[in-house]
Amino acid sequence: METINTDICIIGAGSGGLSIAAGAVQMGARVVLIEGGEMGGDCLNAGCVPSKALIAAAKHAHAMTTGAAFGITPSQPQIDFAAVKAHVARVVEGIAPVDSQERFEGLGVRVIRDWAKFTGPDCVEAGGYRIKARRYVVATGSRPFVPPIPGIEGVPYFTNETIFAQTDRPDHLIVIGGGPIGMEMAQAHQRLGCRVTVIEGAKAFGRDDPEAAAVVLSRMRTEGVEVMEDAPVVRVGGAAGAIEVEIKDGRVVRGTHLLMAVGRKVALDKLGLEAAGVEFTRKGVTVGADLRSSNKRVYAVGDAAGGLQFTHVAGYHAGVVIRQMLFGLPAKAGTAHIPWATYTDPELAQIGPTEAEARKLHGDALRVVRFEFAENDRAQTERKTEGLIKVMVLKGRPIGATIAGAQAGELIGLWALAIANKVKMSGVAGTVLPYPTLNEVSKRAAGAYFSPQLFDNPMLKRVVGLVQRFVP
Ligand SMILES: Cc1cc2nc3c(=O)[nH]c(=O)nc-3n(C[C@H](O)[C@H](O)[C@H](O)COP(=O)(O)OP(=O)(O)OC[C@H]3O[C@@H](n4cnc5c(N)ncnc54)[C@H](O)[C@@H]3O)c2cc1C
Ligand SMILES: NC(=O)c1ccc[n+]([C@@H]2O[C@H](COP(=O)([O-])OP(=O)(O)OC[C@H]3O[C@@H](n4cnc5c(N)ncnc54)[C@H](O)[C@@H]3O)[C@@H](O)[C@H]2O)c1
Repeated sequence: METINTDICIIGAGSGGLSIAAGAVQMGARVVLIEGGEMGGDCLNAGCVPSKALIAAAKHAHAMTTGAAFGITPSQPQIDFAAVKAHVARVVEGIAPVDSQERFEGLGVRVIRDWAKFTGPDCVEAGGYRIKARRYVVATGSRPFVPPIPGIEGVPYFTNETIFAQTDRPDHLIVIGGGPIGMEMAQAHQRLGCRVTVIEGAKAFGRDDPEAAAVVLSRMRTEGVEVMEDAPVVRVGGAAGAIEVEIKDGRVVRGTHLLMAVGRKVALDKLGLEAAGVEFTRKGVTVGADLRSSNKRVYAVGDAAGGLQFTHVAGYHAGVVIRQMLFGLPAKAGTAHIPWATYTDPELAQIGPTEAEARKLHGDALRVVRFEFAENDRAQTERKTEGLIKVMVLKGRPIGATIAGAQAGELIGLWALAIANKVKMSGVAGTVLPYPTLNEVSKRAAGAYFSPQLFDNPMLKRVVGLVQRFVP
């Protein structure tokens, strides 16, 4: 077996692994990148990219049915489901060259296409090679978790790995799980002409602020998505085209197709982590804030590191690891400044603690300011008035923000900048934004922080009155 000696060996060519490989090789390190599946990982092939492309198609269909308020006669869209899926595949193909083996080899990375396995604390084997590296990175991501619900083994079901290849329109899609995957897919399929029932064991959008989640839930229900909450599934039965899902309280939901969206499991099986002396749990590789494992040669990033599971987090981890591996500088990954968004319509976005979490942490020291989309002029012109922003403020600085509304995923960027750079509320309130933009909801929320001091302040009123007597 040939031995490759290298500086950095990365296992997994998804969002995290690719970012480290591109950065490290271009800064002069020797890099081996090992990928057992598709280059680009989950985000490109079965996650963010295909889901957002499907959502975009669904938005077009929805717009055709909702023009009446603008004076545009609604029309029933003719949806060619196979053509929609072809659009999704073309979008993936369009981005794929950026993540491709050819591009990375062009940058100087040695790419091995095989499933990798540690055979010792400083040795990985893949593709008939033994790779000896100064540092290793586990960037193996996660896979759909399918719990052992009685009957599941006898019933056909989709996961995020298979649903984008389905070219026939499901008549009635049952989605088990009301997290981001389930809810994004549910609304997109409803808008593309399917009947959809979501069955959620606890609360839909359970990790988000309940008031913000209610805005999105209300819209989805109005559009016709049936969302059943507090409805744990206890049994699945039936056959292709006639699926039966039984809920704990005895109700049975019948549909034609089933999507399992009940969470993820990290992809650490058969990786030989025991041989490498790398500790791990069901949640992921056990790492410190520096993303280093119990074997100091081995780092873990992205979904495999067991924290927030987002592409931008994997990219952020890449920077933290590169700083340490390439320059020997200390670096730590935090979470307080990490935003996330769910791309339903309206969108749902969060950074930092929710209102309830922040109140628990900071009690009376916390102030929460809010502003409604209905009071924003651009939201009025677009007829996108559902939603709100809430900002959690401690000693004049924002520590969290929640947005439910049109383009919430874009709007949260301002708060990500503010929180990451410790900008005060006065900095946000004093920023001049173009009118009319949705982003003015953020400025108005920041303004609301100062309104009591400015507008309900008798002392200030007296001072202004006095000054008026003397100002020429
Ligand atoms: C439907 C869906 C929608 C999503 N939408 C969003 C979104 O809109 N925004 C967002 O930020 N996040 C989204 N995510 C989450 C996002 O896709 C992940 O957080 C991200 O892909 C994690 O990147 P990663 O590098 O950790 O892992 P991955 O992208 O999963 O890459 C890991 C790679 O490692 C490979 N691998 C695994 N084991 C081995 C091994 N032993 N040897 C060699 N290779 C191996 C895998 O084949 C894979 O290619 C979504 C996820 C899903 C499922
Ligand atoms: N827009 C985005 O950024 C985006 C989109 C999709 C996914 N993701 C990432 O992928 C991760 C996984 O998403 P997900 O939606 O699969 O998982 P999730 O863990 O967020 O949600 C799964 C849901 O399934 C429910 N559930 C579990 N068992 C059940 C049962 N027996 N019956 C009924 N309901 C049950 C849970 O209560 C939970 O609400 C997300 O946390 C996120 O990190 C991100």
